[in-house]
Amino acid sequence: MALSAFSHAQPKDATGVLVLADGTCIWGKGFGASGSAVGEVCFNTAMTGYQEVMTDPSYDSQIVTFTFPHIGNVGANEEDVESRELGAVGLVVRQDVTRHSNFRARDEFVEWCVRHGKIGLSGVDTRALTRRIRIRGAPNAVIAHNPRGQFDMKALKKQAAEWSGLEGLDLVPGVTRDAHENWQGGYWQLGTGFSKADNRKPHVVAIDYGAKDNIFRNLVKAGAKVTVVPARTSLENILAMEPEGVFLSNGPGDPAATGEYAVPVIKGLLERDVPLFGICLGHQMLGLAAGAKTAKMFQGHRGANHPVQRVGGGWGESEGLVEITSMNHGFAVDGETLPDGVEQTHVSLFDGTNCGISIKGKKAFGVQYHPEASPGPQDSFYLFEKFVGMLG
Ligand SMILES: NC(=O)CC[C@H](N)C(=O)O
Repeated sequence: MALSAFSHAQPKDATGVLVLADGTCIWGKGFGASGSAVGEVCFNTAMTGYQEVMTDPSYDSQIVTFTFPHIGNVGANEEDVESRELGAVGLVVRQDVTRHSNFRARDEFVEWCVRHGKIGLSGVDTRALTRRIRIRGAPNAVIAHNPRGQFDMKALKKQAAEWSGLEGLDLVPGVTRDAHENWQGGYWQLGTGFSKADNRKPHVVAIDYGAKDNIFRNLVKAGAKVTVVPARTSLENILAMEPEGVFLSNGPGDPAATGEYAVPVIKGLLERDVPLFGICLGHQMLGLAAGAKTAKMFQGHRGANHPVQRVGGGWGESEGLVEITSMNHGFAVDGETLPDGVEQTHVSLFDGTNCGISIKGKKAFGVQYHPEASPGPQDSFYLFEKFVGMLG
């Protein structure tokens, strides 16, 4: 099928469609799971990591447009997932999904999408869609796939137009785990796979707001014993575990909506001088707990090469240094609203958005990016070492 135009008329061989809230229809070839799903359409510019993106719970209620065309080339396996069943609800790609050519592949990506309920749409002019999102912001939409090419367009348009959108939405209850877990997995290495976490010290309690598994592996790699707890665990229960530090995970949705129950706990931890490290949603809610405000961005950051500069927080000689980071966020801590006790430590070099804070006089800091996934040469693993190093 030719690259789709953004049109209302269904091409005769179309088996998939993305219906935007304003009624625009982007036709293509459906793949993966059949059915439909509603979400916000974003784009991700990373050249690797499609399986990680699709299983990152922070992408809940999002439909990811991949700007990189070769999706599927490393296949799929059971090791490169960030969660078992969660993540983005759908994906939009330009080319038909490539057959795999990688020694670690256990499955074709299309088959994996079928098994994991991910709805795909290929044959889309992803450049045009990305440009539209850049200029007009991320639209709400429904992605639909029917191998027989039959769609109830009226119903799909209605669903897209009526969805409330991500702002004000607390998505954490649907993605957090239900029970405590003594985290066992260490770092992955070629030949040996995941290492086993021994009973290390210090003890970190990690609050799961929709965490990616690799963050916990990195805490283990940095030397911590990790206990993961559900998002609504009370302050008393967290303190009863006698943590030397508490980690605040990434997660989906609006931090202001999630903060209603999470922020009082984080405030309590701050008051008791428990060391804290927050990533993404965790960072945003640490900001809220410290008195800053968060806001939805017109243009989110999603990709694996976002330059972030160290601007404060006592970096010494490395102040000014730029880290190349992985990111996935559509909300941010508003750098203009930081109260006196909060220092800005990192900013995006794309648009000046706040990307890191540290609470003065406390062992508490957060970053907006994914240090566990940031590529070299200046990778960001040092943040896990910094956190674990300040405990005990
Ligand atoms: N990666 C994340 O944790 C994302 C945080 C938040 N849901 C946002 O979109 O900004």
